[in-house]
Amino acid sequence: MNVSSPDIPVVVAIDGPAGSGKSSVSKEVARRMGYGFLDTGAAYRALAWHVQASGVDTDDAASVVASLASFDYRIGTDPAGYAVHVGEVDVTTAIRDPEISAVVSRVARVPDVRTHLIELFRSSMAGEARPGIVVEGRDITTVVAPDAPVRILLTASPEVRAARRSAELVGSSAEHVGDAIRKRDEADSKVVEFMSAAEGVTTVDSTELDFDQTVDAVIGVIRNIQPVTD
Ligand SMILES: Nc1ncnc2c1ncn2[C@@H]1O[C@H](COP(=O)(O)OP(=O)(O)OP(=O)(O)O)[C@@H](O)[C@H]1O
Ligand SMILES: Nc1ccn([C@@H]2O[C@H](COP(=O)(O)O)[C@@H](O)[C@H]2O)c(=O)n1
Repeated sequence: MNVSSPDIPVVVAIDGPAGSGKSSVSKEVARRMGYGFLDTGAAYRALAWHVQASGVDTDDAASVVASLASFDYRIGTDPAGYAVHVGEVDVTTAIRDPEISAVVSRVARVPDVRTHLIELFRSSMAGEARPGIVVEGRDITTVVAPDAPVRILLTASPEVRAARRSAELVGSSAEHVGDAIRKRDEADSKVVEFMSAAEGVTTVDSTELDFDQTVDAVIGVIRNIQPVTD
């Protein structure tokens, strides 16, 4: 049993820069703990996809905001059944395309977009039926869920992040990927702070850790703050 109220899911908030392992580590932590998993970056990516698919310029903030009216976004919180839909289209793979990564910061910097999506995130968190939910992004520890009992900044060195990401992408050098990651972090940092831990946020640096060690480190932080009592 968890020490917090059984009716309110425990929120584990995880932020970090691009490629720091937020999605993969959070999903595995959620799976092992029997918690839900919410990837908030997927919403910004799906909106960027929707904006482009609608023929709207991602730099045109007013048109991006207008396109929220037709943004029929769905994502579940089952870590074993991760899928992202816009209307009837399964965009799970399409939103990971480097072309979307290159433009997503343009829609994410629009204040009305953030307000709209943060409402969606909070409603998903409140509706979670499992005993907890791992929510990952850039502003979860500071804006979306600043009162979460567990708040973690997941980091790794820029070189390690670039190497891990380029290993996933066929035909992309670590140098090219590193450059794209750096540009995205630079753009995103103008809107939200995620390069250093806010007060009360625990840093987990995975630079010297493999995937399982990182998952264990995150679960260790959760257990330390939310001890299992039976
Ligand atoms: N500690 C680790 N050791 C080795 N590989 C890792 C580790 N953590 C994550 N990875 C790998 O690094 C890659 C990037 O991880 P992931 O996509 O989860 O990062 P992210 O922070 O969600 O990225 P983005 O912000 O770009 O969406 C994946 O291939 C993942 O399996
Ligand atoms: N809480 C968040 C999460 C994401 N973003 C923006 O979305 C982009 C994609 O996020 P990934 O986690 O999938 O890399 C990210 O580059 C940000 O522009 C955000 O603003 N806030």
